[in-house]
Amino acid sequence: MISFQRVSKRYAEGHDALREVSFDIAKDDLVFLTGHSGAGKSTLMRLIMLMDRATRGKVLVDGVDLATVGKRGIPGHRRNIGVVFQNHQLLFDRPVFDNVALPLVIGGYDYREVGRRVRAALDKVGLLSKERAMPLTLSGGEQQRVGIARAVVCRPRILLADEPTGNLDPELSAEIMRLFEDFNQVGVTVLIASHDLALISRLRHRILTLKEGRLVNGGVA
Ligand SMILES: Nc1ncnc2c1ncn2[C@@H]1O[C@H](COP(=O)(O)OP(=O)(O)OP(=O)(O)O)[C@@H](O)[C@H]1O
Repeated sequence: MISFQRVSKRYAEGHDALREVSFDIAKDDLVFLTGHSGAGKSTLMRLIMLMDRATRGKVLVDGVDLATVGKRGIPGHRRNIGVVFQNHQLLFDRPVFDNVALPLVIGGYDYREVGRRVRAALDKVGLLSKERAMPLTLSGGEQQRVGIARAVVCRPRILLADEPTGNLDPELSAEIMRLFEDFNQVGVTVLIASHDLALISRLRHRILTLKEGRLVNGGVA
């Protein structure tokens, strides 16, 4: 589903954020991405989302070489990818429902379909009773689940999460990871960047480790 073939990324001022990175993630995989701060985790995810382009090498998503996707193809590409951030990036002046509905409203869905899909997504993350709540009245773990509901509301085939448990205690972090496992069970490809080695090594999924832009573990030999 996601394939990196000797991918390098050099930023304009000459810093090599990724060096010759190669790996394959299959459709039914849940994979963790780890490494020190600045190792290149966010850069790798940005390339998958086409927020940035590789300097060398090939990135393929669902068989499509992203170098062949032009500017106009980017929104269509991103519709297949749900993204979860550490700091949720919620709209704090809007209730939970509106936050989750946002991608559908932007996508031009009619209001009945929006309602149906938002409730289905909130149900999956266990927040159906909170649709009218304001984000600030929710706990950190609940806010993160709103972020996950928003990421899955368009039914993406790929879910990317950048430090999704960064602000949460161990118990809530484990709960959030279980949610990602649930989505993976129903066929969503999941890639999670995390510093939390203690947590991710317990979960027995493949771990890709970056060190100074190089993949040092979990990739292709
Ligand atoms: N837009 C940019 N322009 C120039 N350099 C960048 C840019 N984005 C990231 N970098 C650099 O590339 C390297 C990799 O950054 P990246 O954010 O991918 O690391 P990371 O592993 O996600 O780190 P963290 O865990 O701290 O988020 C860092 O040295 C960073 O300073």
